[in-house]
Amino acid sequence: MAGELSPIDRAKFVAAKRAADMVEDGMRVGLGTGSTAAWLVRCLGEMVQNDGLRIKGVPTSSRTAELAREVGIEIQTLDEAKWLDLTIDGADEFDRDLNLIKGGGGALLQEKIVATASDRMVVIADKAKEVESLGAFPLPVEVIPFGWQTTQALLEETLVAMEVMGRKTTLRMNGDAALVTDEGNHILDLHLNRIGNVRQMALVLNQIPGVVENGLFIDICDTVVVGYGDGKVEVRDINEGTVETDQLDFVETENLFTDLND
Ligand SMILES: O=C(CO)[C@H](O)[C@H](O)COP(=O)(O)O
Repeated sequence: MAGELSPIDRAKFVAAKRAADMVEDGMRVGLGTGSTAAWLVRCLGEMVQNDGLRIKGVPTSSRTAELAREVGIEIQTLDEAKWLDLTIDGADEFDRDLNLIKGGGGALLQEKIVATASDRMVVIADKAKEVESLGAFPLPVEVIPFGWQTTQALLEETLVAMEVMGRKTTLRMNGDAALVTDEGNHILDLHLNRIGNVRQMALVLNQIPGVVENGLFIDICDTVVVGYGDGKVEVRDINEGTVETDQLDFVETENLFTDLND
């Protein structure tokens, strides 16, 4: 079975596995969206089933809610939980200040609300997501469907005024139709190449009528667990830098991965 696990899957999995160990009995946990977060949900499900872990999970998308139910995690809405101990989620890019681009999976709005309502946000990511400067990954912006083309034109004008390198924006599609998020909105992807002043960009984008939220997570993430293809994990903390480097047992990890994958 060992040959079936690609380095990128192993990197995502070991990051998720290490972050799952940060979850304590009785916690209210925000559950992220995406392929890395799906591994986290499976790991937590295994801990609930086999180790008696009791948690309440607040999913950040309908996809995650479905998976959480499937693996036996008790779920709550954010309004039921009100405040969370911890949110664990993936990211599309992270920089040295642990600022992020998120929304590649189309769930940025709920992800940002849930992460902001948590004592701590932990991001799980493979090493390839680490960048010097945010922006090579297209920045997702969630917009309401009403007048979305006008919102797109305003966004493009704003990018010209801000003198960013890339100014192309594209409507995210789902097959032949515009993608519709869990909140009934569309997503415009901004192909910026490099963002520069990420704080300013995050604030300015949200001033445009029709924009609901953007995928820049600034000063929200506390910790990133970085997974490597050889099973190594690094835990980086916003205040203390790299606080841990560990090598997850290869065979044990591989076995658990294939068990969870069944
Ligand atoms: O922001 C997200 C979803 O909206 C995801 O966390 C992000 O796209 C990373 O996904 P993956 O773990 O599949 O690489």
